[in-house]
Amino acid sequence: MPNRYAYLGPEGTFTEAALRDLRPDATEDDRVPCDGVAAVFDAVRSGAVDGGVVPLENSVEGGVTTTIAELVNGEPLLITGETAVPVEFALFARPGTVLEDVKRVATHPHALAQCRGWLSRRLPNADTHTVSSTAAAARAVAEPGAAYDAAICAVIAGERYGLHALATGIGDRADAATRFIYLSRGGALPEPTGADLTSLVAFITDDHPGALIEVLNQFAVRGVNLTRLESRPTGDGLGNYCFCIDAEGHVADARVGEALMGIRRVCRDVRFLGSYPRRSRGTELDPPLRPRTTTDADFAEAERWLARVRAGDID
Ligand SMILES: O=C(O)C(=O)Cc1ccccc1
Repeated sequence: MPNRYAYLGPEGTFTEAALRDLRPDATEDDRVPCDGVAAVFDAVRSGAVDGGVVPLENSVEGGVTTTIAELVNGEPLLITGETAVPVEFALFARPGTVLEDVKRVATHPHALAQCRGWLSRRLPNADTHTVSSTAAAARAVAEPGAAYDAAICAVIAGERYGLHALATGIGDRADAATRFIYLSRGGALPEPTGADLTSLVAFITDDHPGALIEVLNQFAVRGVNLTRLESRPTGDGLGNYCFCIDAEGHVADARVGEALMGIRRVCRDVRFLGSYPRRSRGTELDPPLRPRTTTDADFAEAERWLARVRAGDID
């Protein structure tokens, strides 16, 4: 049976573009649109699909709350891939609608946040409504008796639902990009490629001075670069946070594995989210900035040295 992949639907979302990028051989039948981010996680967990794609963070808006909440608190899944997609927003309406007619605009919360400047200049009196995705907004606008006059979505979504463009390139930042992750059930990790990322959630032990520094130090002293650090409430009352961390490297790399062991010792709990090939930014195989003393060979040599010291070998 062919593999099937869930994604934040319906057809025409940026998430679908990310899935096409991550699984270029998948056919339309292999792609399973879901109604929300939580539904993608559930489809992967239940085994209804082999994997799923959800948005994780945007270069302008930051983290996607529902995705992070599922990763932190939901039944565990592994991240086994990632990619980044440029996001360009357009305003689409039913044929015959002109800009002056637009009173109600629907879109995804992240798209709304990234088009606020354009909306306040060109549609200052329009009401805005958030829905589960940009393509869901386009589909809703196309429905008979639609509750909305226009959708902010990708050009491909507007065209897919038979709408026409009132404006294109309406995002406040032309270079906006969103990072998407590929989710799998537990099992084998992807092989190290030399240009990988490792994601985890650190739950600190009690609230005490330096608690976060203790975590960050585990990476710093082993020469592991971090690419994302985000604090999230644990849900257990005000003031309790966990830290979502992306680090360069694979858990199979000595320096990353040792950093994770260090974190395991200084934290109340650690949730390992995965090690996977890095595709969202530079994928150079031998990062030039990695200090020479943190290669796997350096760690192995240090381990041999410690064994000799422990054995009383002082030569
Ligand atoms: O709604 C979509 O099309 C998505 O894939 C989520 C999203 C929304 C806005 C920016 C990037 C991703």
